[in-house]
Amino acid sequence: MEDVRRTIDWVNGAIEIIDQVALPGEYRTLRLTTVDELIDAIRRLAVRGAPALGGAGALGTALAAFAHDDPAAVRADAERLANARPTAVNLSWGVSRALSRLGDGPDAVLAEALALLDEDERLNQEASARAAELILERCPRRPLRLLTHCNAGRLATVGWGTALGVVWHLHAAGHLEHVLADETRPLLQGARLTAWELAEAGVPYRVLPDSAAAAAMARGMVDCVVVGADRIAVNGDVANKIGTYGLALAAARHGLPFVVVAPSSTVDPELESGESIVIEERALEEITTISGIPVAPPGTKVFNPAFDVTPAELITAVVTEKGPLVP
Ligand SMILES: CSC[C@@H](O)[C@@H](O)C(=O)COP(=O)(O)O
Repeated sequence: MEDVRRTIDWVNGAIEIIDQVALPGEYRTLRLTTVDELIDAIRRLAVRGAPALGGAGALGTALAAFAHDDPAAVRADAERLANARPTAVNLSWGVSRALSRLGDGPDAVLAEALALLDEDERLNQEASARAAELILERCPRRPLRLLTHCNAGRLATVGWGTALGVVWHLHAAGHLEHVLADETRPLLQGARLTAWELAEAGVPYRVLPDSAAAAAMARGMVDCVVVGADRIAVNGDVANKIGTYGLALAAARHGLPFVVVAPSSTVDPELESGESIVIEERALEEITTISGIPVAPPGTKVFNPAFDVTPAELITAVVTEKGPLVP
């Protein structure tokens, strides 16, 4: 790897992130010194992925705690931060966890945020090791061919990754043939970020258009689908990047295991089913233009949800650091 630093961290009194908008063209970090800068970075997806957003929520709350003497002002900043994007539960979870130490002063808020960052890496390693074990049990073929969607790698977490964490474990054990990475329209987290991570790690991969995933399964090119999650309901329904539901339908049609890997902070204990998950809708320009060039007539209306919900019945297992929940 070119650099083993965390996706998001606290460096000399400010937040540093790997700028995910610049990848794969340029590897650079951004230094964020205010909650407004952090909210902007979250909305532009310069920092993204549910577990990384948990880190952002916690560190952003620490920034607010150092910026204001008045606890009400810290809480107001924390609320704006928690609402910067609606779907990944980790963001508001990270904010609440750091805010729970506000009474003990800004240093305590920061200490809680830093503990959350350490835990994130460790729990992702554990969850993905458990998922790798389950996949080895369920899939007889060796070496394995995995298909993944969006980016659930180290860039989507503080460190290590969830679905790509499984890839790191299987690759290290010599059980992996290659990864098929959906490009993940419209913002190409698969082509830009997953492919970049796989290339850095020396894992063989191919990128395919999302629309080719079902055809790859039909041709016998896939042993298992493995993805991350943005919010998991108590009944096992999973919100993840748009296109995940279609992949699960195709996997079911072809009798392939469909495995979701996430730290338990992605489970929303207050959510009985996926029906009430708020799905972020994003700007129409993400669909009507490519790199600023129009690809649809002026005035075109769009449907651009960033996530969908996969019902539990289509999921083989949701695996957290605590083990698989088989719905
Ligand atoms: C380990 S990350 C899992 C999910 O957060 C990931 O698959 C995803 O959907 C991210 O969406 P994004 O819009 O890029 O933040």
